[in-house]
Amino acid sequence: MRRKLAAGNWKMNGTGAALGALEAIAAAHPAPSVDILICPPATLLSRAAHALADSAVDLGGQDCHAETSGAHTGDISAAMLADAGARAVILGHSERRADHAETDAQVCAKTRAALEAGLMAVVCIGETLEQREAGQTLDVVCGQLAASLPDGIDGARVVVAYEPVWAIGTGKVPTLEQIAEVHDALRGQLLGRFGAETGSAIRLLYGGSVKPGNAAEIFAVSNVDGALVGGASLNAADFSPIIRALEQA
Ligand SMILES: O=C[C@H](O)COP(=O)(O)O
Repeated sequence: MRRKLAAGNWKMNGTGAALGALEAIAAAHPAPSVDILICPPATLLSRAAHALADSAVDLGGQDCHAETSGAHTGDISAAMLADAGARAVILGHSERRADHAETDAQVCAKTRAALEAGLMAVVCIGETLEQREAGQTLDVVCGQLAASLPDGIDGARVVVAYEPVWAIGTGKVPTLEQIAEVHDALRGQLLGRFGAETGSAIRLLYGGSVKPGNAAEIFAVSNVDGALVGGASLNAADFSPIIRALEQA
């Protein structure tokens, strides 16, 4: 049985003053029945880990380098994230694929590095609006999934986040049928490639304009094991109701 996961991606938001929001989220959920993961900027990880040491909230990074160390100015290795207190890392987010031209092969290498460092990998995939309108959604996301995940993975430490690019930060959300179509296809592909045990252990998150007002209906969709939340994860007033909706799903 997959444990549900409410994950927050703070993107490039938050300085030390934002630690209060993290503490408020943790305080509101002392014993959650779902997993809670928040991925603040890397600059906050150590302080956040200290502040949330006794809480049920796990911390994650938003990217890592595929190498363990070396001459890669500005980059952060998976082991460094773990050392700073991260338990997970988001990889292949569409903003990194767009802003840094990250390819599926690079995401795959990063995923391998994250798993080797003991982190949980949250691997993001999703189609653009043009691809959806051209009827290419399943081809695109299944292709990204195939090329972004390495072989031989531990399904319990891999999460896949389906995030339609056109739904991120826009207030637009696919229909529940569209979400179900993609998630069912992803589950089928995971089962086919990795077998029943691993393929059914990998959690599938939906991401893209998840808010308190739409979370419950999204969490009722087949093969949706939680959400990767951007803007609404930045404060307890928005993220707590989403966590509670997931607990009740
Ligand atoms: O990683 C999170 C997603 O990009 C969703 O962001 P959003 O909830 O602000 O639309």
